[in-house]
Amino acid sequence: MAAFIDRVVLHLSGGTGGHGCVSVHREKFKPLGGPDGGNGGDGGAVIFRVDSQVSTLLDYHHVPHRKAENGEGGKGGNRPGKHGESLVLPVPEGTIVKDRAGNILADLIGDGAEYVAAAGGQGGLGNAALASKKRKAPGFALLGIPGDERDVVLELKTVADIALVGYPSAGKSSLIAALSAARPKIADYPFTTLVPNLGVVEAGETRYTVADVPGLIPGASQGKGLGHEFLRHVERCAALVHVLDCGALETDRDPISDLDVIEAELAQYAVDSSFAGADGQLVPLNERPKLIALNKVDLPDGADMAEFVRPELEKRGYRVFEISAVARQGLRELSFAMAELVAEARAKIDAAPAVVEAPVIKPRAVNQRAFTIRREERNLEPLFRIIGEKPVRWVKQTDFRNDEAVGYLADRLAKLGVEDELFKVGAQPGDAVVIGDEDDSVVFDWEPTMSAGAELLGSRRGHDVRLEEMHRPTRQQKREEHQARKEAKQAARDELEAERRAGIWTESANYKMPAPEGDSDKA
Ligand SMILES: Nc1nc2c(ncn2[C@@H]2O[C@H](COP(=O)(O)OP(=O)(O)OP(=O)(O)O)[C@@H](O)[C@H]2O)c(=O)[nH]1
Ligand SMILES: [Mg+2]
Repeated sequence: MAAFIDRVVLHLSGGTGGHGCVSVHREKFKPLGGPDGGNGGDGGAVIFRVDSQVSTLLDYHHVPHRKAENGEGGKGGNRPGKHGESLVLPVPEGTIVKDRAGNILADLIGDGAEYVAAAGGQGGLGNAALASKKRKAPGFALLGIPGDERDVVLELKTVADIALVGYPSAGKSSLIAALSAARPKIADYPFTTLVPNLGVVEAGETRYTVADVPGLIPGASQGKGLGHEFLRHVERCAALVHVLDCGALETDRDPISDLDVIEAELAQYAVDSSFAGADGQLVPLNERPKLIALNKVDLPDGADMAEFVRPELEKRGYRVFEISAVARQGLRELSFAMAELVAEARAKIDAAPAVVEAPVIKPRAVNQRAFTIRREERNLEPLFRIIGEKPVRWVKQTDFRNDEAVGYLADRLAKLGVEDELFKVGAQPGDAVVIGDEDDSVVFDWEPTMSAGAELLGSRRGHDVRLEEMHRPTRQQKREEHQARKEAKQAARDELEAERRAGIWTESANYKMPAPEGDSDKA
């Protein structure tokens, strides 16, 4: 019994990260106060969260595109941009999240269970954060990167094949007790049942589940009685059996008017929750397959009443069964008719042959290897494709209109060992190098001096001309500069070592330092 009663395809996007800011501190008498551009805020994530107040995926049929808030850009004066709010999408218990290929990403069980379906993009660093001894006043900042774009499929399992619906005390709990091994509470006062009871019934070859739900009264669709509670449970059952009380003592009640009341509530609920269900297979409540059980025919008045109303009900197109839950009359015929109803309903809701295993939440793989290089061919020319989480992210963070930013990218790639690895796999100067797997990936004409890209770009980066001394550097200054370079290198080495220790790196080839003094700061 893994038939899905509702299915919707959603298009999700995490918020884009805010751009880092380029700014230089200004103050009277202190014209060169240093970089003070703040970092951009991270984009918000799109998160599914189980909410016991929610029972359907209807909202998602209405609005299938969902995007979390973007991060704000950084500002001057070292003010960071605000992070984008995450978008929390409430889903019913038992929602299964799949990718388009049908792989299960998460099986959401338990109130409050969460799954991050689309992560937000990282905010870009501002120029203050990018400053270092070697790059005192960066004239660039990193761009915020777009959040994950992801299509997911949400599927909602049925709670039972058939729901027993009817007025309080009509005998729904008595019936499920008579049909199955379920032993619900039975009593002669209304609203005995407060939470649904489930039972498994076997009729010949067919096995199906039945839900005994709380009683329904007029106004339930507006929330009267246990109204919405009741309808929420029915919503997740594929077919219905009306249990009509033929022994009701109230003078204003009879099986036909009871049926009218309940049908009206079901129809009203269907209207209130109508949707454009092109994608989903959710059948409105009042259109689900159903049949009628006239209960309590063991009572003399009950048998008379059943006989009296049967023709009218049949005229309306229902299959009608006279039963007694207490005296166990007519149960066999009813259970076989219910099996046929289940077969009909299962066909209607497109019984997906999905077998759902234990709850799984699959986190995405983190960066097992810094990068790999793939040799390909394009127009008979060799092309080297660099695949790796970091290089791809770094490209997205780069403002290609800014030479300094491009130089910074080249430095980062060299530091990661991309340069060395390209040599190893036989790349020649002038070969095309592509970073990333997408069609719109950036293509470089590779120059082995890429790590010293500043020369190619014609300017020394990391250098604010306003800070430049007018005279030639003294020996003392040269010594200081040399010391600063040494420190910067050591810092970079430490950073790499720390990352390697943290287990982010596995390939020993990939954390080689760039060639000594191949450094961009070398004038
Ligand atoms: N005589 C007779 N009494 C029945 C029959 N079925 C149920 N009853 C009685 O009707 C009363 C209500 O039965 P329940 O099974 O609790 O009714 P329900 O529809 O589950 O009621 P709620 O949970 O309050 O909605 C109990 O006193 C039962 O013993 C029947 O076939 N014949
Ligand atoms: Mg009951």
